[in-house]
Amino acid sequence: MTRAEVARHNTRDDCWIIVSGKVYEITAWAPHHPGGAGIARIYAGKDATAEFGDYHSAQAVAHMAHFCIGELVETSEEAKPPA
Ligand code: HEM
Repeated sequence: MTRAEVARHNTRDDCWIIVSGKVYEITAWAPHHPGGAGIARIYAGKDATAEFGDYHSAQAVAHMAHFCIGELVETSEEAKPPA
């Protein structure tokens, strides 16, 4: 999946996030997030790698594996600055 594809899942009812090159579908679980339900609103469709790394335990990382739906593919098209 590409960043553009993930970016389409950017609502509370359809929420994907990217952390460290992997894509997570957290729609159903986001309201139960110990760090707050707000993550769905703030990070839906986005890359939260930097923020995620600041807070989480090994246990949180293990839990997260349940939500992984695929790997991010970086395309050269998206790496280019917008025309
Ligand atoms: C699938 C993704 C995520 C999972 C499975 C997850 C899981 C967890 C868990 C289990 C905790 C409790 C503390 C711990 O065990 O480390 C936690 C805390 C926290 N999470 Fe997440 N998290 C996810 C994504 C995010 C994202 C994207 C952010 C964005 C900033 C975030 C921000 C926080 C914060 C701020 C806390 C600390 C809350 C506190 O100490 O009161 N989390 N998360």
